[in-house]
Amino acid sequence: MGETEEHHPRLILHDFISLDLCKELEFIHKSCSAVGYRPNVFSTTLSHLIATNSGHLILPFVSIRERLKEKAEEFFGCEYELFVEFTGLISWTKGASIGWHSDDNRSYLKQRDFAAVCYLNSHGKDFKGGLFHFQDGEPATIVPMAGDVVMYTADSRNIHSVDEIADGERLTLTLWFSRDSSYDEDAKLISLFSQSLSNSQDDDPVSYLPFPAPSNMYWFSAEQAPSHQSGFDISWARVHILGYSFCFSDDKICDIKSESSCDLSELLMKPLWLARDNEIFNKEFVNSLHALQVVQFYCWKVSELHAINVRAEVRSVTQLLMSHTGRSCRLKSIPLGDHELAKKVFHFGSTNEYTEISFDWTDLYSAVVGWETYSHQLRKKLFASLSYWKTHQSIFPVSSQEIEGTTLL
Ligand SMILES: O=C(O)CCC(=O)C(=O)O
Ligand SMILES: [Fe+2]
Repeated sequence: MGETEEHHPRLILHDFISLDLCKELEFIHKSCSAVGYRPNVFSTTLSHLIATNSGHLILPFVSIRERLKEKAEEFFGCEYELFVEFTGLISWTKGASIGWHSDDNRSYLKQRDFAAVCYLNSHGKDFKGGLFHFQDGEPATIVPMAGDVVMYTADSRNIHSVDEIADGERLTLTLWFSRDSSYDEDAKLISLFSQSLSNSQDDDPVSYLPFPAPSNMYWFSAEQAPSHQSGFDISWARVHILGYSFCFSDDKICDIKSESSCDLSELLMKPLWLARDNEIFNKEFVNSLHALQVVQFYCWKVSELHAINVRAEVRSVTQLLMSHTGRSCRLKSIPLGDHELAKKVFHFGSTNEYTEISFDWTDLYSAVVGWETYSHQLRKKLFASLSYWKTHQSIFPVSSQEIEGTTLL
């Protein structure tokens, strides 16, 4: 071992995660995250995915979690198996930063032995600021680049900090590992699955529709106080900066007694429609998270949407829009928060790849179809994998041959 490895055990891995996986995890975060534990931070934990009926979205994490755990065991020379204590997607927007600290610096964090921070997007391209620094030893600074990973011991040999984000949204997949099996995240997740899926069946066609968590978990406020007037609902803000608005039917709006932020957020649990420039897309979404997942799927898959052959079903664009008479007159677009604040938080510079994407109603229809197929396939795979996970009390990749075998039995 060299000087740094001995005194400051740490490892940098370049291109450890494929760019395709980075994009898929970005899709999951932008369509499922809740407000995080500190100002200007958003997080998507695996238990949050299960609690919002999106547990199938943990499948894209399974192999990378396993690879990272094996790498940590090998590099840090662990004699015994490690357990994943926490897995989450964490994004930081303008103003977020963290000063010098070690990751086990609280009494309730002592079980954390090793950390793995995986960068899912890149400094300069997706955000400004946000450089990572170690207080001592080499490397002193890490410039986050999509696909790279930094691993380090969670103790005081690796005191580190992250510079304030100046613009954009910096996204990581962050894991902590523990030697203590009582902190095993897998057992907790498997038990959550058992509670939440006990009544569902994998052949139910709508079993993958998301259910929002309590609305205060999606309410962003400048001061991070849920009741504060200046703020926004993050699912509304994320579709809003991409040029969409949410429309609700008149009777639902009348049910809302006052326009206070909390009451408005209740609307997001209700059926809604997506609109752009006075045109309303003729599809009812069950709630805001459902619409948000489809919109984010569009952003993720934009270059492949033409290949989803919906042209035969869709004879004209007007068929995809609501007619200006009848029902659409009873739909109203309502802003669910402070437009300026939403722009300040989620907009990167003047342009980025998402605000630049071209828009087409037929592609949005393809995104609805593509998202349903993607969700349905993951849901089927989840049900097949769960029986293995329950037996072993561990979450691991189950091969398609094993899954095929199960269905044949
Ligand atoms: O995101 C990073 O680069 C590190 C974040 C960090 O230090 C932490 O969450 O404890
Ligand atoms: Fe840290």
